[in-house]
Amino acid sequence: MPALILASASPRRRELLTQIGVPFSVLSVDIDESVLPGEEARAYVQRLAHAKALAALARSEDPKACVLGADTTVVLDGRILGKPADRKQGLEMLGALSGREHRVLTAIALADRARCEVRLSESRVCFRPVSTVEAERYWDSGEPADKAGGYAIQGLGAVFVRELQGSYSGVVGLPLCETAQLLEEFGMQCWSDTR
Ligand SMILES: Cc1cn([C@H]2C[C@H](O)[C@@H](COP(=O)(O)OP(=O)(O)OP(=O)(O)O)O2)c(=O)[nH]c1=O
Repeated sequence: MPALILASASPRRRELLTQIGVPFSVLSVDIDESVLPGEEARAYVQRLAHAKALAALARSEDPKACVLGADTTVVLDGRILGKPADRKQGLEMLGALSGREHRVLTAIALADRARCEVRLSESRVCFRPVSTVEAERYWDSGEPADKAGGYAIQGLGAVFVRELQGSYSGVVGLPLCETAQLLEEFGMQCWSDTR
């Protein structure tokens, strides 16, 4: 079986990949996450997942390495909401998401020396109205700062989520159904080593 490397600094992604019982190591990479002029959200997350996987593959010395990269973004009215830069932006994001439906896109890319395959998971999340006071209290919890769209469905932010259509693990940062399928395509089986 090829050695799987997760190209991510995200503890959420580590936990999710651990959940499906595949052995892996971690090699985080720092890439430029700027949106290109006129770039559409789906193209953006797929490009970044691809870039993360290839950057880690280039750093790995294992010729048989298989690298998994992922990127998550929140999309509201076609607008890409990444991680909030500061409190002001975090509160603006929550205000914009309040009482409305948005999309969460997570792209995954799996690459070895011969090929790179990308998959996209798209979910719809509906927020109940969030008051300014609640948004401020939520920001002060520290949770939103490093999350796309400024919230975490797996944390305190769950109280805002009225409805989810799609992949819960995808919203958290790593869509496990698509990930497992892609791993199988590359000859890796989930939970094969856990019995
Ligand atoms: C919407 C949402 C996002 N997020 C997180 C997932 C991602 O970690 C983060 C989006 O940022 P990303 O740039 O996708 O990932 P990252 O910088 O955290 O990690 P790396 O690039 O090293 O893999 O937002 C949640 O944890 N919960 C949520 O509900």
